[in-house]
Formats: sequence, C-alpha cells, structure tokens
Amino acid sequence: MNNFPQTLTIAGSDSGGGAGMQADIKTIQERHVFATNVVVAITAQNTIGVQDSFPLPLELVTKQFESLAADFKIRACKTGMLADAEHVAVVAQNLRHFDFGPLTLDPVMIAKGGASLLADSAIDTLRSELLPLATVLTPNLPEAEVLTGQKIQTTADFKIAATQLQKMGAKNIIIKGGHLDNSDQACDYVLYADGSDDWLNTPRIATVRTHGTGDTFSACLTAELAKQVPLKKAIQISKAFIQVAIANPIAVGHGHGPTNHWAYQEVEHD
Ligand SMILES: Nc1ncnc2c1ncn2[C@@H]1O[C@H](COP(=O)(O)OP(=O)(O)O)[C@@H](O)[C@H]1O
Ligand SMILES: Cc1ncc(COP(=O)(O)O)c(N)n1
Repeated sequence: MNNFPQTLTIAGSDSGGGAGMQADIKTIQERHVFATNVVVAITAQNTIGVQDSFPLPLELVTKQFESLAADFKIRACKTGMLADAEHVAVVAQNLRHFDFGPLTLDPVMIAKGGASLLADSAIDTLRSELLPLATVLTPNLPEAEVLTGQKIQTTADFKIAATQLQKMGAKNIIIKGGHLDNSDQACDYVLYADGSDDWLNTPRIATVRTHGTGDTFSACLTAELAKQVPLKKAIQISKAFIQVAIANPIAVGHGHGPTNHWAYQEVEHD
C-alpha cells in the first residue's frame, strides 16, 4: 500500500507560485509522482522579485523530516533554497540519517530577480556537507563558478568545472547553461559518475519568462528517478520538459513570469 513513487522536495516556498517548492510540486505532479515537502524558508515573492524571506526554526525543519520518514516511502529527493549555513547543515544531517533515495542537489543561490536565497557564509557548508551526498548536482553557471572558484566561458571550462565538482563528492554533474546568453542554444553539460559526458542542446527561447526554470528541471529529474527511470533518460525527459515549459508561457505577472508546467503533457514535443 506504500509503493506508489514518492518524492521529497526540501526547499523554500515561493508565494508567486512559479519557482521554489511550488514549481517542484507542480512539476512532480505532472509526471504522475507524489510530492511531499520540507519547507526550509518562506519567501514573500512574485515575478518581479523577492520582497522578504524567513527561514523556519531548525527544529521545525527536522520535525518535517521525521514526520515524512515515519509514514512515506520516499524514493528520490531534491533540495532547492536552503537559506543559510545552519539550515544547510541540518538538511545534510537529516539526509544522512534517513534514506530518501537519490538526491538531486540544486544549489540555489540567487533568484532571477537578483535576491540572495543562500547566505555567502553557507557556501563552505554546502560544499563540505551536502555535495558529497548528491547523486546529481545541478548548478547553473554562476553557481558552478561560485562552487569551483573558476570562471566558466568555454566548453572546456564546463568540463574542467564539472570534474572539479565531481572531486568534491557529487556523483553526476549537470552544469546548466541557461545563463550563457551569448549563444542561440541553451546548452547544458553532463558529466556522469563513470566519466562519460554529454551535451544537451536546445534552441534558446528569447523570453523573460524563466522564473523557476532550474527548479522545474531538477524537479522533473527527481520525479523520473523516483520512477526508477535510468539517469540518462531521466535527464533527457527533464530537458524536453523545461524546453516545452519555456516555449509555451502563460501570461502571469509583470516580471520574470513562470514556465508552463502542463505544456509537456499537452503540447507536441521531442
Ligand atoms: N531561454 C531559454 N531557452 C531555452 N532553455 C532555457 C532557457 N533558459 C534556461 N533554459 C534551460 O532551463 C534549464 C534551467 O537552466 P537555468 O535557467 O540556467 O537554471 P536556473 O533557474 O537554476 O538559473 C536548463 O536546461 C537551461 O538550458
Ligand atoms: C523559494 C525560491 N526557490 C528558488 C528560486 C529560484 O528560481 P529563479 O532563479 O528562477 O528565480 C526562487 N526564486 N525562490
């Protein structure tokens, strides 16, 4: 009775509904997988920016993990906004304690509108405590640069950075190229645990409606991993899911609008 694919998203709440935990849950639902959540922080946010944020008490974060572990059989999990070093440490401690399946670690640092979602002082803790637990690490370009301390401009730089991130303990690395806006392609670089690699290239869509793209991509991956879809296939589905979600925007908000989480089910795609 407890064997339906179940996932866990450990993240911040976006009141605007397009990113964070809300993007995760909407995406996971579209993949016909059950989503549970641990709320780490609450943001007052819309498509224009983040107006305020509040990290939840550490004990309440741990209690949410305990509640879920006592009832659900979670087969894959992901992290998003983790706020500060104390919250990163408590999440890592809970993930070491409970078995929630493969971890997709999206090292969320700065929102598209420019607001900080992770204190600078948390980077070391993220690197030392959480990276070694990651089955898949999905930094965007600026996040990969912060974690490695290296500029990433050329295709060779992507490979060097991914290798460095793997040495820090994450098994599989996907460096997302959404921020590389001098290219007509949205190219992501994948370095697998066995050393093989891959480029995922799709046409870059000219739009400001990219709120929550990274969350949506990593949530789709988490849902597929919960269904035990092999990693390479799960990554391909996630890339197609985000491409079609960006390509079919919904007219919501005045700023970086959300992507369309139901497009993959409803619109023709690769
Ligand atoms: N304008 C775009 N057109 C097509 N794909 C995009 C675009 N922007 C981002 N993507 C894709 O969306 C996914 C998330 O990437 P990115 O936006 O870099 O992440 P984040 O939200 O963490 O900053 C990646 O697969 C990336 O290639
Ligand atoms: C709570 C929360 N988590 C993650 C993001 C990142 O999304 P984006 O970089 O697309 O703004 C966000 N804006 N808010």
